[in-house]
Amino acid sequence: MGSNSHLQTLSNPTTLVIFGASGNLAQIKLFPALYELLAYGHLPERLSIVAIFRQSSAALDTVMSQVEVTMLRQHRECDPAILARLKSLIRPIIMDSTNQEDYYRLRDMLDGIDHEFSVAHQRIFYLAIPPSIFKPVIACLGAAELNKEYDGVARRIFIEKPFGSDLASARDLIDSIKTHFEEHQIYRIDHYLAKETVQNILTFRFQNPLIRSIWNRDGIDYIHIRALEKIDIEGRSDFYESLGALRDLLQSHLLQLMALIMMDAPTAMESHAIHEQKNALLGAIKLPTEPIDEFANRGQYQGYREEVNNPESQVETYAIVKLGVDLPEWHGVPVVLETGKALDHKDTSIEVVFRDRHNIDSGRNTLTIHVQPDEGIELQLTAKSPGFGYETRPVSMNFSYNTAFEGKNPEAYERVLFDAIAGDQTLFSTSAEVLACWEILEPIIQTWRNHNSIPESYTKGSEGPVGGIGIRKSVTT
Ligand SMILES: NC(=O)C1=CN([C@@H]2O[C@H](COP(=O)(O)OP(=O)(O)OC[C@H]3O[C@@H](n4cnc5c(N)ncnc54)[C@H](OP(=O)(O)O)[C@@H]3O)[C@@H](O)[C@H]2O)C=CC1
Ligand SMILES: O=C1O[C@H](COP(=O)(O)O)[C@@H](O)[C@H](O)[C@H]1O
Repeated sequence: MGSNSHLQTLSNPTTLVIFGASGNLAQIKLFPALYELLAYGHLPERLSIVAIFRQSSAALDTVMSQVEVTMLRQHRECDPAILARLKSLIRPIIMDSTNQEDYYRLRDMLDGIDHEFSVAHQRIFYLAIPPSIFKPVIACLGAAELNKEYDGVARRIFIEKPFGSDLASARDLIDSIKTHFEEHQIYRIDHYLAKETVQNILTFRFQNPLIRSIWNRDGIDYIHIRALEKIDIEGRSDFYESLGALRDLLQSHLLQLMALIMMDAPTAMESHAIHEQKNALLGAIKLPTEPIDEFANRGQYQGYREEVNNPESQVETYAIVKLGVDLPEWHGVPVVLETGKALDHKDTSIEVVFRDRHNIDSGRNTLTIHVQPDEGIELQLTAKSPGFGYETRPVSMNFSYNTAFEGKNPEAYERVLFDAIAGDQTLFSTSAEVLACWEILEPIIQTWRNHNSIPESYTKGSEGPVGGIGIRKSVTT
């Protein structure tokens, strides 16, 4: 994690190949991120973006107008001149990503770009496509020798989550990628790791002596990590029907946050050392020994079945799991992971509730890392209310990114793409981490699958199913 690396301009001539350029991710995250990187001068001078479409090349115009709409909706500036510059870097190609023959056309196009600039470009293959076609796409890239690195010019493959849909399929995917790409070429994306507030977790924990001294079972009572969304599945029916909330978000993003919050200090703030400690922590996460219903719950918002046109759907749009860590420093500290769609508010945060070791029962001290929105860290303390009496009440001490730092925080996907070009694997998941995450949740996945468990229904815009609220409350008492 190089200091101020985000201020650099990358110089490697690069061709970024986006599979799934017409998809939701490309429109709402990737192209807006490229726009920002371009606007702030962080892209290499020699950059080409190859956008792969299944259908008409007119799709590029549609995507560009969608990017504009998305950015304006997010209250971000969208300068038509920069958008036009971005568009000028994009070369659309229509191909069937599962048809081998089409990859020879793609290869010719990429070679053509190298000839045009008289320099071999590093190539980044970004799979913004449904997980069901990861394997055939990777195999086709391999068969067309688009994986081969010559003269130290990089070939990298970027794979979106979810990486598999259970332990067996994740193993299978890892094995099939390994037959075509080497570990240094593989980047498994977990965009939560690239969020500024998440990157700060290790600094916050290990470079503040006060925090470091209380960050263990003696100081901490319980931890609640949540990614609550107001949005519903936004038309992503096929995608969501094949996964559900546990696999979409909890298996990846939330377990990664848990690892960062509880892992031991790395020997150095560099990729290998950080991954080593994260992996050790993930390996120590254990499910409680109680029946699964007592520590895991799932729900489905009302109207979901109509939306996905499947009256029988048992896919969850909400999931909550209580876990523990089998390490002496964390013994007895429950951790609740919770995520859901169509809830009453958006809140991605990590709440750390401190132990009242002296049983003075004067109110809780809670530290909340606000991942989004309103990025920052808040400490809840007890204070005396001003006046002649001795009443007390909870107050907050706040650190807000908006006021503490000048300039804008790079969005997660800006960081992902920046690191893609720079070739920095720190903020990506390793295969061991991915497998450890699936292994933790496998008993829940099996039970929900084998027992045909029906998700509890909840109203859109509510705080989730009653069973979930019960699990949340079980750690607070
Ligand atoms: N959307 C999001 O917020 C996030 C998504 N992701 C991940 O990104 C990936 C893509 O998600 P998302 O963009 O939402 O999905 P979409 O369904 O919106 O888009 C998928 C893209 O893949 C193309 N595609 C679909 N099926 C095929 C096929 N059989 N052969 C070739 N191309 C195909 C689509 O083309 P066409 O338009 O022609 O159908 C489209 O361009 C997933 O792995 C998802 O988990 C990760 C984080 C956030
Ligand atoms: O990975 C995913 O993340 C988004 C939420 O991302 P955020 O950065 O806005 O928190 C989620 O909506 C989507 O279902 C999931 O695939």
